[in-house]
Amino acid sequence: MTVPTPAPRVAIIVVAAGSGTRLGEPLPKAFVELDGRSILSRSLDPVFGLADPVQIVVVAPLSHLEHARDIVTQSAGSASDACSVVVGGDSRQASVASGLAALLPSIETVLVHDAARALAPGPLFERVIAEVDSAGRGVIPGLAVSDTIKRVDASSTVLETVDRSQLSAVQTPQAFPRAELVAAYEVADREFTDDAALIQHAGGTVAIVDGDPLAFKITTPWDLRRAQQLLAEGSHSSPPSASALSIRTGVGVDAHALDPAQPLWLAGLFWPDEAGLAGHSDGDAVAHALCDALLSAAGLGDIGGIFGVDDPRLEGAHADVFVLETVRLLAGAGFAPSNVSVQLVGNRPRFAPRKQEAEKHLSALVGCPVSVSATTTDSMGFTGRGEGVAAIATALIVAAARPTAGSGT
Ligand SMILES: Nc1ccn([C@@H]2O[C@H](COP(=O)(O)OP(=O)(O)OP(=O)(O)O)[C@@H](O)[C@H]2O)c(=O)n1
Ligand SMILES: C[C@](O)(CO)[C@H](O)COP(=O)(O)O
Repeated sequence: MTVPTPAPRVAIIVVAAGSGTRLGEPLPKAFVELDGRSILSRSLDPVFGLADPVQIVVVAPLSHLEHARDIVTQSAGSASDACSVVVGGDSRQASVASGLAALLPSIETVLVHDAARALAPGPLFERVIAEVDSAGRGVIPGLAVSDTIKRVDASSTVLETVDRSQLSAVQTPQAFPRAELVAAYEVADREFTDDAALIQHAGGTVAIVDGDPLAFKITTPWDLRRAQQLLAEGSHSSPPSASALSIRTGVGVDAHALDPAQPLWLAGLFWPDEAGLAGHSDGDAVAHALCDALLSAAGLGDIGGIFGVDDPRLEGAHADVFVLETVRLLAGAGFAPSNVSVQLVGNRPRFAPRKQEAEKHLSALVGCPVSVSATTTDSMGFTGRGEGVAAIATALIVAAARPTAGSGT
């Protein structure tokens, strides 16, 4: 039984087609080396590190299209995210438009990010994605302005001091509902320096969320030195969040009523001389809770939704079938189980004598340590009255490792 990986609903357009005139290097800015790797390669680290599947569109100069493809391939590693490289235009705006034309039909939210902001950290991407979803309008990261800002005329005469409490220095990634961004690009009749300005020009509104000092744009040689210094110090990465590390937890609960007419299968083991459990499959509450915990950790739903509750092919099916398919689905979604813990709640069977056997069996199936414990409810409730058993499971899963892009890209 196969369940397709869901199509991504978020796309990230990484614009890298600029020439980098202000940096003054002999090659386009995105391909300039930054501590052993290209600026483009570094800018893709947080993008490929996101927990949820995303479409990634890199916009590159025609002259460096193949080079950009090599970098993207190396950064993607075994990741299943949809990636493409398209040719940019003469302006940043034209390059973003080129990226927009490559979006998959499933995309609802679009992030536009400057490759030149090569040290922008993963949590910043997660923040704008979360905010655009809840706000239902564009969100852009911004930082308070710390300098005093003067308005000047053409002869450099100061006209006034601008109220800096009303100012924000904005960064990327900037995130927008797809339809709104596409519509804004369709009506844009002049060049703007960022995507939020196009939205406003089209009559939309945009909100600011907290930016990150690390998302500064490498524009001048001084910026490049600052980025190199931060990488050398190892201080460019903020403390990783659980999602940046791509660690997820899940919980699963299952219960089955006693059916003395059935054989008992529990924790993947056959229990002779014990009353069995009712259910469409073999009623193995321990294994079913385990599957639910793994599926919920990966955001893949639950055992009922995936396998159905009345599929004739699964009538009396052994728990191993569900466990193995669950692990396969997780792998397809880019996750590997790290550990699972299950607690059986019920009077019978006496679990302790076969605890190790059950743990060995389930650990081998899942491919990680699975611990199983058992408890009673002191005669209370349906489990206490011996009417059935329940099981509660928690699972920890991690995103499958992606190789780090090597040097020279
Ligand atoms: N025709 C362009 C111009 C810019 N960009 C991208 O837009 C981002 C922000 O632009 P900026 O830093 O100003 O880059 P450049 O235009 O390359 O720099 P400069 O103005 O110094 O030439 C960069 O990631 C750049 O690669 C782009 O994709 N296509
Ligand atoms: C989009 C942007 O990075 C937001 O700060 C910026 O406007 C683009 O860079 P440029 O130097 O203004 O072209």
